[in-house]
Amino acid sequence: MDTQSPVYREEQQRLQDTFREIDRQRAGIGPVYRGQDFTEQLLEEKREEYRRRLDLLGKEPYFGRLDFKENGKPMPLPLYIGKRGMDLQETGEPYVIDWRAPVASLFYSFTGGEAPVTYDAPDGTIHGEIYRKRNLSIRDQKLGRIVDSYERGGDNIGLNDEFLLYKLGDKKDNKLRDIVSTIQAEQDSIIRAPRHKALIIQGAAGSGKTTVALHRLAFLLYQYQQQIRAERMVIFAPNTMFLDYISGVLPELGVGNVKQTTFAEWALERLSGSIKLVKDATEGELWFSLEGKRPTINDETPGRYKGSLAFKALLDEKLKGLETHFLDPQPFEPWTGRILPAATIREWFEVEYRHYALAPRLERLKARINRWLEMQLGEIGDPKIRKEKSKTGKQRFRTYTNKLPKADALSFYQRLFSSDDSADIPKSIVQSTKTYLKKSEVRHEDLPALVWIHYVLNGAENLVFDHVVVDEAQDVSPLQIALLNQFMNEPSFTILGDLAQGIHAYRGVQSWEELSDVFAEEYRSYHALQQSYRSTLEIIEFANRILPHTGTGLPPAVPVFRSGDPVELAHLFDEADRLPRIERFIQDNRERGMQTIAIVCRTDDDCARLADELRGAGVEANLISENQTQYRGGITVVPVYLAKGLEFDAVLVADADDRRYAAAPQDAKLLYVACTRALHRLTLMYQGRQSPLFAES
Ligand SMILES: Nc1ncnc2c1ncn2[C@@H]1O[C@H](COP(=O)(O)OP(=O)(O)OP(=O)(O)O)[C@@H](O)[C@H]1O
Repeated sequence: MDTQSPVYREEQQRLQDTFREIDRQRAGIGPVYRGQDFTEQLLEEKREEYRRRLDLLGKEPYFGRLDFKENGKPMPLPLYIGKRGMDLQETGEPYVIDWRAPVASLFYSFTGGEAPVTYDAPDGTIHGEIYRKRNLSIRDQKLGRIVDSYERGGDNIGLNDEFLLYKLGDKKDNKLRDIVSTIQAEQDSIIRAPRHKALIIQGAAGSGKTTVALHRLAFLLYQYQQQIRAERMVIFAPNTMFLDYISGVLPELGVGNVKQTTFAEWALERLSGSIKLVKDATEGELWFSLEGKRPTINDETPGRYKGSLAFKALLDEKLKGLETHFLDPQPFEPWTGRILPAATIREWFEVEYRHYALAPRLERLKARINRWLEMQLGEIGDPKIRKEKSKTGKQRFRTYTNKLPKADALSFYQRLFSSDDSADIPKSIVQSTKTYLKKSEVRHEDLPALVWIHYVLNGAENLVFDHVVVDEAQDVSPLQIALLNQFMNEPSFTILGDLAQGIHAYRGVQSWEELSDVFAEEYRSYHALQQSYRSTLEIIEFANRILPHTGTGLPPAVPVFRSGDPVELAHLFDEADRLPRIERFIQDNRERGMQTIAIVCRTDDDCARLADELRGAGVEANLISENQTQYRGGITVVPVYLAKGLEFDAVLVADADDRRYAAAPQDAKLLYVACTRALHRLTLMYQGRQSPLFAES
């Protein structure tokens, strides 16, 4: 924009005034307090938070302006909207409005036209009209682009698009970013949805699911300041590398202390270190390898069965039975002639301690028997005899308590798979599970059940979530969600996923309906996000060709009108051309300014080989493997199943042939994930016959 134009000059002036106000307020806070006075220390914490808010404002005070005329007021007022709010020090009037404030919702929900608009304020509904919607970009404290997407009475073609496209055209580094300046209306309605619901969101690849969930957390913390605490919110994501990738968004939004974890990590914390989790060596081989026939997924697939609500019902039934027949006590005889009758032991256990869950009840019982023993010893006057009886009594106490049934999750689970109880479980699952449980090993697929059992045996922990986000939820089982729901007073969930990317369908859900029995109807709401923001029009249209092969019946993703290069198909006739072709792809994209470039292979082995070859040719690439905790950006070689959730400026799908991506739903999901990782450029390379999954119909 012309820096001499009146609009630019007006905004420049406003920006300078804002910086002056920020400086004034910062100066008013005074120096950091380093003394010992407790009250001053508490006040200093508040001041520090204020300083941090001003620092954030100082970087980019606002990104939008909305001229809004409230009914009954003489003229429209410009509202400047930023990541954090600020009132004028002198008058207390709002000077920058927090994007989460009720009035700011107009900025996002407004889709043009002169019709009256409303928003819900704490004191009731406010009515008015919008006169202008303006996006402003401020970088390094300088005013950049100014885009008016709406002006009352103007011709207003393509509301929002220009600024959004400008943002989407950016190259990406190794971290996901906030989108406060360009949140779209459909995303905004999810972000601002009331808290006591389980929102289940089916969103196309690149529709902003992860981003929206993170913004929703920031919104909930703002909106329900008195009821929700960041430390009681948790995000579940598929792996630590993904957590690292998203770790920048919440701090950018001024949110700290939200727990970010994987389900396995959280489950192991609950089971307090008593469990030996072994990686299922066959999982990768079975589900992602190329050898043999692709396995089919059904209700007897171990992960599907063990994550089902049917399995939960079986566990509940057995756990209930366990309680009724748990203890058949023998009398306790610490030494000959002194007997604690079985009836008393039963009475303690079944009547006195009945309010406790089984495990603490058992502990209480043991302590009670021990106290009884101490009392008996106390009645013996002769110290020599007392010592003697004490020795025998304690010995017999240990033997007695060791014989009591165990009330820990693993023992229960082992019994379930080894006794007649297992008759209700599919035979093939009993066989395989029994074998490793005998060695006291467990697999990922057993964790939800084990935590569930632990929960029932031990009673609720003093741990309650205020809100739970489950990302990539298509790979999460109904039992997992039901379990997390136990840690809440009322359901408050954001559950997001894409069935078309369900590459772990052997342990996840195949339809969102599977979650219907977890939440009562009034507590769940279903949302679909179809617009995809990540990739160019060409890439989305190409990926949409793969979609029908996933067998999910999902509608095609809708692109934003951002056109780029055509998707390239590179047919190689000679293996010797492969490496030079990949090197050329990297070189070419670097020259075009792409910052993150990924070569996506089908398997771990394919990746390892390629990374070696590239190294041999002098190209250093980051090879991503399963235990990776960080995503570094730059040039990456990544197996497709680990690329899920990430994005790259340019993607090369190596070996897109008919063997690696055959005509099977699992393969289609993998290829769909691979292609939808690309923002700006996508190439598929193959030797022999190309995969049938992207043939034009
Ligand atoms: N309203 C928006 N404005 C600007 N960028 C957006 C918007 N919504 C999403 N994006 C961008 O689109 C990309 C995809 O977002 P995100 O990773 O959150 O999507 P997703 O639905 O979780 O994707 P996937 O399922 O493919 O992993 C990100 O680069 C994000 O910044």
